[in-house]
Amino acid sequence: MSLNLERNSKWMEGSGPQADIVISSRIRLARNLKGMPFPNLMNEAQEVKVIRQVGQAIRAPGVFQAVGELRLQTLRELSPVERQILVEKHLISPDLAEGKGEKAVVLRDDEAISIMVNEEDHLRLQCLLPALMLHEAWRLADAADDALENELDFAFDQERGYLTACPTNVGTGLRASTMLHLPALVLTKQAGQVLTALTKVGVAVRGLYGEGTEAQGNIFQVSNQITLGRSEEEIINNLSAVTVRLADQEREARELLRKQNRWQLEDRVGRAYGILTNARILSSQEALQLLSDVRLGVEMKILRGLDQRLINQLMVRIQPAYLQFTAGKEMTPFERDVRRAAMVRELLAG
Ligand SMILES: Nc1ncnc2c1ncn2[C@@H]1O[C@H](COP(=O)(O)OP(=O)(O)OP(=O)(O)O)[C@@H](O)[C@H]1O
Repeated sequence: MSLNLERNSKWMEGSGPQADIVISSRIRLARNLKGMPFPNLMNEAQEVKVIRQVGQAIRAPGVFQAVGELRLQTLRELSPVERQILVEKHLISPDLAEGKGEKAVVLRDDEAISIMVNEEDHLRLQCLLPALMLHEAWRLADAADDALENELDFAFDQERGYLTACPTNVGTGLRASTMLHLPALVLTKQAGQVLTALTKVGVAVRGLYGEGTEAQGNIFQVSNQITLGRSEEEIINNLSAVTVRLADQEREARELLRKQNRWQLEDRVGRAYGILTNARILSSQEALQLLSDVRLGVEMKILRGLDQRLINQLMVRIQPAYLQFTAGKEMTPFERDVRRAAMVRELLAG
């Protein structure tokens, strides 16, 4: 398969419901093959067998009819930088990229569907769309899942539902998640309280790259904790409602800032834009924070002539692996900081 790592993923489009706050929506289904140990207990031959079976299944005509062409790429054939780009584009988890053993990823051309093979479960089927489109992502995931289930024998128990490596995923095996930009809640110091309250009602709050990662650039991922005892529709409706409520709270905080701290707000946005368009050295941490301020300016119509699509693209392009890949060589952190600044200047000017 020829991977086009520089392609923009579907989720980066920056348009759709609640796109002023919700960056992307993800549905993932955990599935395992019957009669095969879970990935943490598999030997190499079994890992290869799972990859081969998935590779065959995605070529079935029924799968093509349901969701279009899917292609499989083994991670062994990718360099560490190429794997890392898949993480930076949110197509695979850091665990899959760094994990030992035989692993693979299946991608659709627009990268709205990706399947991690031999991560925590044999298959982690993910659909990633822009803005708040959990229902659309679910329809796509469901179609892919049904078509694959015609080709593969998934481990399923009448009472418990889909069987998964970690008991927290048993049942539907479904995690619905949204990635939100919440700078005003952070600036007004409400984020901690608002997000902690969510964890008490079964919503997990995670950082930019999922489990175990930190929120950077005021971006948070929220997802359902519970997968058992509720239907897929219930889980998705609940997470959609939580996301809309969070987006409303963020909008209220933005309006408060506009009313009470208008000049400070406009100054912050203007300074961020000024630095991004003039800096000669930029760390990824600083770039993400400044991009958050610029994004806020765009979303609040303080800055005109820029759009969220470009900011989403920049968020990926400033990452270390992506920078090195486009430079065609390995770089020291300082070289990356210089290249990052040049790339940001060029894209914002364009
Ligand atoms: N709404 C989203 N938009 C973009 N990327 C997302 C979104 N939700 C999750 N991701 C990405 O998916 C990957 C996995 O995330 P995470 O670890 O939270 O989920 P998971 O693997 O389904 O969870 P778990 O292993 O706990 O069951 C990460 O790279 C993360 O950035």
